[in-house]
Amino acid sequence: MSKLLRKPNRVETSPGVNLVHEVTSENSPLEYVALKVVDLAPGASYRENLGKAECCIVALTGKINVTDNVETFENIGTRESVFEKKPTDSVYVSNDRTFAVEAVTAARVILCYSPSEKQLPTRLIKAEDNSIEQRGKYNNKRLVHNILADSNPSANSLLVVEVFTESGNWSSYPPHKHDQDNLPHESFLEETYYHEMNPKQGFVFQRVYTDDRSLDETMAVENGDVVLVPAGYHPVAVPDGYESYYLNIMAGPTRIWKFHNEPAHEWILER
Ligand SMILES: O=C[C@H](O)[C@@H](O)[C@H](O)CC(=O)O
Repeated sequence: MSKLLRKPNRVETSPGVNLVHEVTSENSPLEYVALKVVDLAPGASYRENLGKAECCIVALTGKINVTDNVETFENIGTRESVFEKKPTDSVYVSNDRTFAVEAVTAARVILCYSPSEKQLPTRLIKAEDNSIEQRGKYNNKRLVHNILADSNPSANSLLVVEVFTESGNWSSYPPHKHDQDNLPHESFLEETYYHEMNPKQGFVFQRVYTDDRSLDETMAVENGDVVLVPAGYHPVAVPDGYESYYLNIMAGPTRIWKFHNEPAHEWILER
């Protein structure tokens, strides 16, 4: 199995708190992006003290209360399934702060981390503040919810976006990359994909590859899997009959999303 593909590994870390994924610089090739996917039973709480990292707490499903012991946001979250395709609520917590997430209902959250030195205010990122895009045409149409885009100054290095791709379509396509710290032409952003499928037994194909093919991994990605993108192009293909969801976390030395399309496939955009 590719080293870039992470299967869910559910571990109960405290009563009602199950850690499903944990990606860190210690267990991955990533230095900027880290994540946790956590399932919370009603009434269960997850607490964390942040060092020099910022965190975007995304209420993937269910309702949660979030506090940093100064601000408290109650009953956040908008959906029971990501495939309701409506934006959800998130909370941004900056470096050197403590936060707690308490489940009001059964909930799944993704904790998105990246480096942060300059402490910023804790913020609720309301569902209605997500900017929504219908991106692509022909068979590369997808729906994009920008949760924490580079145009939102709330964070120091973190970018968070979720993408819905219908049956028979491609996304992150034509293939693009952002693995060179070469602005204004391209930014260097590591990336992770947290995937869900509808129906759940589905899979997508995702390829992660570099121009010189020193990295070239093609994976069958299933419901709940995480894919790491340390570098390279990273297109996703969705089989007929299934819907794909993924949430992307990106971070690097500069908080700008400036990608570079693979020249061989850029003609796709000219149709
Ligand atoms: O670089 C960003 C990620 O690859 C996705 O968010 C991608 O841009 C989504 C898409 O355009 O299909």
